[in-house]
Amino acid sequence: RVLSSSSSPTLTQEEADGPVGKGSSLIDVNPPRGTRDFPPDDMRLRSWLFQNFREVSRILSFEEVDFPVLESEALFIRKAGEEITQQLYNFEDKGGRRVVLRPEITPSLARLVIKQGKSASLPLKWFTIGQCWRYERMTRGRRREHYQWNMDIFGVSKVRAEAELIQAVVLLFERLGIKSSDVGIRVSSRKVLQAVLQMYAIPENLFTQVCVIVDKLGKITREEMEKELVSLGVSTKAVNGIIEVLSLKSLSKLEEVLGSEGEAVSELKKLFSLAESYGYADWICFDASVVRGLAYYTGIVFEAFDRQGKLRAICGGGRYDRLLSTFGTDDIPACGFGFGDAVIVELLKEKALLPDLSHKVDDIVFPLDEVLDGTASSIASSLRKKGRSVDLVEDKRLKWVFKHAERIGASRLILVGNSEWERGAVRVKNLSTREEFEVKIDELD
Ligand SMILES: CC(=O)Nc1cnc2ccccc2c1
Repeated sequence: RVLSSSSSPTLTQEEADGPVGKGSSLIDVNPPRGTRDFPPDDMRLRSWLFQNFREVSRILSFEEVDFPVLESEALFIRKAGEEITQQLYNFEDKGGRRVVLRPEITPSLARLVIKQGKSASLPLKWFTIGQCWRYERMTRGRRREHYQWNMDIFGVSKVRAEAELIQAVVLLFERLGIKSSDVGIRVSSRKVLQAVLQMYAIPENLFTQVCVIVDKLGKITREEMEKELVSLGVSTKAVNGIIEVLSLKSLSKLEEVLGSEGEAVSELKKLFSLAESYGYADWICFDASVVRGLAYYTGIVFEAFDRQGKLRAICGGGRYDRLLSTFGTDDIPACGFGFGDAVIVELLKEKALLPDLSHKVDDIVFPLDEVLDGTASSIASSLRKKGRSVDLVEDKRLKWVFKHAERIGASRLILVGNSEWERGAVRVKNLSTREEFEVKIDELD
């Protein structure tokens, strides 16, 4: 509730200013536009989701890395017209440096790989979970931050790497109770588009910009797309050819158009055959319209989608073999994906798969008489030293303590009373079985 300091006709100035002494006007207690707080309930859900991200990363034998949320702006300056670079949360710091709140994680990963140079023995399999930012005019009221789980492999040029990443995504979905009937993973390759551009003799240097435009397929009209491509110098004939090939959803049809010799077809066929061996073939489908909107992808690209088509992409990724050379060093083959914390939660809600994550505590320790507050403290600390979570309560009526035990999901209530303590014991109430018994203090575990 934010008290307006502006005076209003019906209120006196004093009333309008609100209570004096309690802070004459309350600051805005909401977080900055487009950002979220995580109160306990929301934080428990986020921690549960992130714990699953971490478990899958461990199972795939990836190592955790981390980076500053603040990065040099130079890392994200790209000329391909991507939305992500048009919404940089950028500013000049007090040292006159151009910096950003990072909009994505991949460039930081590449920076660290370069920094580590020869000391990073390839292949590298790294993961991180981090907050990413965008500065969007709040016209659309969309969020300006989200958390992303990123998994990336450096130093593997064969599609084995993409197959590993897709298994990670599938394992995550399965852990959350999502089935291949709920979610699919569209797979394609930018080499498909590259081959089509060659067929129409479109100069190589337009490739990245064409990809960024074509990624908008389904978000902008065909006329708008045609206009943007023609303004790049792509002929109408070529535009039609591009759209025709990108609407293919069968790998054999693609093979009819492109032939079997090119890398586009051979890599995709290899990936689909590996998918059978991994046992996740029913999760993936070829869909030539998948190009993803990031400029640096060069090969296989993929994105997970809800088969009901209600939500935006759940996660996405692909191969980016030429990113390091844009930072001025030798290329290292790489591929990875980003998995945001927002759409997946919407999907879990849709599928009624959100877990019950209430606060849980092992014991409440409560002295029935304030002279026992020291005793209660020593009982609480010996239980805590054994690793039990203990809520030490005092100055409350017993009635309140029982309600509180309910609220925080305590398993046991340990009442420290004078008569029991004289016998070196306490009263223990098991809050799930309602049983109550007296326990010698040195037998309390
Ligand atoms: C659904 C959602 O929160 N999307 C989102 C929110 N914040 C971002 C911030 C940076 C880049 C992408 C972002 C994407």
